[in-house]
This record gives sequence, C-alpha cells and structure tokens, in this order.
Amino acid sequence: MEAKQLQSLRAHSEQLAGFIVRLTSYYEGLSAEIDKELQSLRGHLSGKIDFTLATLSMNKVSQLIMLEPYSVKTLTQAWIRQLEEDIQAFQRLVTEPAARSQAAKASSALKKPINGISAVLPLYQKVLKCYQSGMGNAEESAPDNQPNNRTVQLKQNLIDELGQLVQTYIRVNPEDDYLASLQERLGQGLTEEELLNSCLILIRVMVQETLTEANTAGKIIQRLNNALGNINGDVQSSISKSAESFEARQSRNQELRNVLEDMEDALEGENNIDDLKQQAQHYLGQMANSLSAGEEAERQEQEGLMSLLVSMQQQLSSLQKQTNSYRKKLVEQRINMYTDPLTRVPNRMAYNERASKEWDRCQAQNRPLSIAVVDVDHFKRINDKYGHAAGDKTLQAIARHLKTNLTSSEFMARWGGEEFIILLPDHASDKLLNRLNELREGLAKLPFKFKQERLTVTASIGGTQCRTGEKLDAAFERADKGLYKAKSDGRNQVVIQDNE
Ligand SMILES: Nc1nc2c(ncn2[C@@H]2O[C@H](COP(=O)(O)OP(=O)(O)OP(=O)(O)O)[C@@H](O)[C@H]2O)c(=O)[nH]1
Repeated sequence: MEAKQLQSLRAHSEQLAGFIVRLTSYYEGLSAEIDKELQSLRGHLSGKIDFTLATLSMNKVSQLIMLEPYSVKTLTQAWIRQLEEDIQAFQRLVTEPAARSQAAKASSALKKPINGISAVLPLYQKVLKCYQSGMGNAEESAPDNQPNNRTVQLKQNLIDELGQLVQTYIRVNPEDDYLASLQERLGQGLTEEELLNSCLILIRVMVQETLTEANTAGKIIQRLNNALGNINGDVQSSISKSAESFEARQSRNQELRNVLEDMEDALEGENNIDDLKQQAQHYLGQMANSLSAGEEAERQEQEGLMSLLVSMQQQLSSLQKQTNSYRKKLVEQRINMYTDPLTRVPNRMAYNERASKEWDRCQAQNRPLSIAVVDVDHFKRINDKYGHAAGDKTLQAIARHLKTNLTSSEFMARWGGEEFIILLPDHASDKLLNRLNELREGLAKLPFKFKQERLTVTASIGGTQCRTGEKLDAAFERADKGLYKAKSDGRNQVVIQDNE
C-alpha cells in the first residue's frame, strides 16, 4: 500500500473512531452494563486506537443492546403516554378555562408524531408551565406580589362555593344572624384571611347542624320507642285483665250451676207447695244476685277496656303524627340534598345518581345516551357589570328555561358555577346536534334587562354520545372538550365531540 493511501486510511479510521466515541456518549444511560462496555469501547478507540479490542467490545455492546427491552423510541412513547395521562388528570382537576385550554393544547401536541427524543423536552416544559399556571404557582413570579388572574379566579370560585353553602344553611336557619352577615360580606368580597375564617366557621356550623340533626333523630326515635313501650304495656295489661275476667266469669257460672244443683236437690224431696215456692224464691234470689254481680263485673270490664282502647288510640295517633312529621323532614332533607339552592334544579350529586342509573338502563336496553355540558358565555362580564345578584338571577332564569324546555326523558342539573349538564337518552349524534341547538337558540332569546339595559345571554354547548362499555366520566370529558372547542371557535354554538 502506498504511503498516501495508508495516510488516508488512517485518517478515515480516526474519523470513524471519533464518530463511534461521540455516538456512544449519546446512548449512555440505557443500562449500567451497556454503559460499562461503552466506556471500554471508548477507551479502545481513543488515544492509541486498538481495533482488535474495539471489535470485541463492539460485539459485546451489540449483544447487550439486542437484549435490552427499551429503545429510545419505546422510552419516548412511554413518556408521552405518561404525559398524556398527567395532562388528562390535570384537566379534570382544574376548572379554569385558560389553564384547561393550555392543557388541551399540550394534549393535542402530544397527538402529533414525535420525531425524536429532544422533541419531548419542550413538551415537558409546556406541561410544567401549564401545571404552574393551573395550580397558581405562577403567583410567586407575579410582580410586586400582586395576585395573578389564576389566584383571583380560585378565590372567586371559593367565594361562589361558599355562597352556595351559606344559602343552603340560611334556608335551614333563617334566624341565624351570622350566616346572614356572612352572605352579605361574601357579596362584597373578602380578604384571604376572612375567606379562610369564613370557611372554618361554616364547617363548624355544618358539624353542629349534623350533630343537632343526629340528636333530633335520636330523640324522635326515643319518643317512638317510649310510645311503643306504653302501647305494649297497655296491650299486656288488657290481656291479663281479660284472663282475670274470664276466670271471674267462669267462677260466676260455676256459682250459678251450684245454685241450680242445690235448687234441684231441695225441690226434689219437697211436696208442700208453699215450701216449694219459698225454696224456689230463695234460690232464684241467689241466682239474680249472682247474675247482677256478673253484669256489674262485665260493665266494669267493658269500661276498663274502652278507656284502654281510647288511650291506645291516642298514643297511636300521636305516634303517627310524629312519624309523619319526621318522614316529611326526611323527604325535605333528601330534596335539599339533591337540589341546587340558587337555581332549585338538581345538583351535581343528583346528576351523578341519575346518570349512573340512566347509563345502566341504556346499556341493558342497548339504547343511546348522550351528555351535554352547557356553559354561559362571558358570564363574568354580567357579574362585573351588573353585580353578583344580577348574575344569580341570570343563572336562575337559564336553569328555569332549560328545565321547562326539556322532555320528560331528559334530565338537567347545575354542574357548578355557570355550567349545567344535560342527559339526553335516545338521541343519535345528528339528532343530538339539532336538539342542543334548539336549547341554545331558546336560551339566546331569553329577555334579560339589567339597569334598564336589554341583554342577550348566550351559551356554548359541548355534547357527545356515550359509547358501549366506556365509563361515564370518559363521555363527560369528551363533552367537555366539545364545550371548549365551542368556546374557542367563538361561543354561542354547539360542538358534538364524537371522533376521539
Ligand atoms: N353571580 C354568580 N356568579 C357565579 C356563580 N358561580 C360562579 N360565578 C361566576 O361565574 C364566572 C365565570 O367566569 P369564567 O369562568 O371566567 O367564564 P365566563 O366569564 O363565562 O367566560 P367563558 O366561559 O369563557 O365564556 C366567575 O366570575 C364566577 O365568579 C354564582 O353562583 N353566582
């Protein structure tokens, strides 16, 4: 080989060795065994290159790589799967639209093909940012310690939730001054400390209420028990009295029988008519006495029995009154438990119960079931411009409108805030779109007037049909995605989300 050729071969070998060395450091970290072998491979290829040892080392590395279950591709896929799960969990946790739409964007970015390991890192950064804005960590970086939008939003949500709770308790305790003043202060806004204190006080009220309720229930049961015990005592005494009077009647009958026998014996040997008459009168007198004593005993017995019956009847009717009022109270409590205090439509708990029943029924009968999430557009502006009370009235009118315009098989509930949820059995996707548009258009026609200003209130709706075998939560999330699409596409529209 010529010197020139030899020189070029050496230069190529060195280039190749350098490349392999760089490549090995890139793949470092797959497993400890591979790392060790890569290190010795790098040793053979750096400095004075030893291709014989390097070839042995390369064979070893390649065997180890073949045994390794993880490739960069599978690792990347696993990370993306994990990321996707995290984002979905995050979306479920956070209700704030900005954070949710950020999460939705990150989630859809994951759906696009990922071209390399480095492409995952910016996604992680996006998701982290999303978490920070969602969980309010961004607050720390807010200038001059000013609360950021997210914090303000969280606080407002808390005030709204608290407002709803207070409203529930005011209905139960209309005389409670503290609750009334708390409701007033909630309307005016609270500092963080006041808010925290109010939450604590309300928790105390709830605990107290529960204890009182348990106490009342205990007292009522005790009273019922006492009344039943009295009735049982009366019944027992009436049974023993009956037994006593049965014995007394038997002994009176025996007495009569004895008198008759005596009379028979006395009359048998008697021939004188006057004596006979006298004897008969004597015995008849005895019998008459015995009979009137019996009558008197029976009269007393009847009287005793009657007063016993009257007292039992009184006790039974008071018992009935107590159970009726208790039953009414229980029914009222049950209704309150399932009713949203502001709008008087079913609440989230009622929805959960109804939804799972509807879902079981529809699956058993192989019939479709759809879910729709309705969210009032720019509702915050109504609160900000016309006040919280106007916002409340708007929600009440919207709830009333939805409720009265549903068919008997459809069901609606207030999900929370300015969001409502509707269950619609028997609607295929195309019909669902028409049906929801009907409701949306009806809402937009509601005549609102605040501060002499006529106002049109619209809502965005996301809907979907539940799929056989899926969990209702999954269908809800799909409908929710439809809602966010409807919002981001311009609001006042319905989006049926069936293609995921
Ligand atoms: N008056 C009143 N306001 C409520 C109630 N519950 C929630 N809110 C308010 O509803 C507002 C919801 O605002 P956002 O979530 O920003 O939504 P939005 O203004 O409707 O905007 P988009 O949904 O994006 O169209 C917040 O200001 C809450 O304070 C309530 O029971 N009564």
